[in-house]
Amino acid sequence: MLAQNKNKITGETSVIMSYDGKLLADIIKNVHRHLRKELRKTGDTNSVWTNHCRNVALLETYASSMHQLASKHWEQLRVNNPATSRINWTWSFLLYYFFNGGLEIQRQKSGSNTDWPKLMLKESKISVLDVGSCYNPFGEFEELDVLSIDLCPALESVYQCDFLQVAIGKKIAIDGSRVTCLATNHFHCIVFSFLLEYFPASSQRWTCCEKAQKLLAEEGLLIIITPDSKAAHSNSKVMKSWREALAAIGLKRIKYEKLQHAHCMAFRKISVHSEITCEEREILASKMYIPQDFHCPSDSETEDKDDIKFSEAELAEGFTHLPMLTD
Ligand SMILES: C[S@@+](CC[C@H](N)C(=O)[O-])C[C@H]1O[C@@H](n2cnc3c(N)ncnc32)[C@H](O)[C@@H]1O
Repeated sequence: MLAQNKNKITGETSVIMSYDGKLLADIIKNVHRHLRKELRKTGDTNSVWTNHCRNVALLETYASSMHQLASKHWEQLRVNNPATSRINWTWSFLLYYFFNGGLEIQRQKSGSNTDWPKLMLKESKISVLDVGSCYNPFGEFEELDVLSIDLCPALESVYQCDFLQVAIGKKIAIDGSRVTCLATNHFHCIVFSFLLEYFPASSQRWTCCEKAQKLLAEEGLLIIITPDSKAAHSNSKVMKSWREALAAIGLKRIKYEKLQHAHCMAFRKISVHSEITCEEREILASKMYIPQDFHCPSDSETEDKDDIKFSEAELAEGFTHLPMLTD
């Protein structure tokens, strides 16, 4: 499946992805590309998204490709090198924050006299909403009580739900395999792992963040993981822009770490923010940009030609050379 290739000079091991792996990665890349192209063509975010959601065959192919890529090509590498894993990073930060003093440190740091309500953990589990879960990667952790949702789940343990469209109310509502309503101020943690880059428009990324803010319990965490194989500073403007936007709705960034192939961030819900105006919303939404928003279509067409080789770590958390932050 994976061919190892050791560089004689640097000693670094790289892996040449099998034809099978390359095909799976291409399927994922092409879906993202297609969405961006459609948006450029029409400029109509809603109709592009509606058409996309109707294309069930495409969504199912994406789901199964993503699942296979993760379980066949990345899993063994995550086990070999846990430090590169976005999944492990999220899990260990949640344990630190909720069980090992992180939350108390943040309360002290906030320096205010606010009497923060104590987060009550249900049966000592952290309630997590994993948005865009695909194959339920957090389901394995016993400390987490995970509700996994996806536009098109790859596994039965993941509920079908379009996070952009789902209603928000007082109680979670589930209809068979679909989540139809999510509850405000409910979750200790919401995870967007490799989710935001899927959307072709920054307004959609912003809608997700605003929804997360409403669904989180006070002092809860929004975890955002975004792929990037470059050095931390190379996309620091993007990360700063996201930080500023989220701070404006009471989501304060308390942790940032650059893993080899991803930016990992934790935002703490510090307040129930007041409503924002339409103008403010537009400005804040534009801050949720990603570099691909500004690429012209021809950039991504040339991208494929040189993406056959992957380093082992790249495959482990594998969106390097996929068109997320790199095309
Ligand atoms: C790149 S995969 C990431 C999977 C997983 N979170 C991970 O870290 O490996 C992005 C996932 O987001 C899902 N997704 C995209 N838009 C969504 C939406 N509006 N609501 C729920 N899930 C969505 C896709 O179906 C896809 O499974």
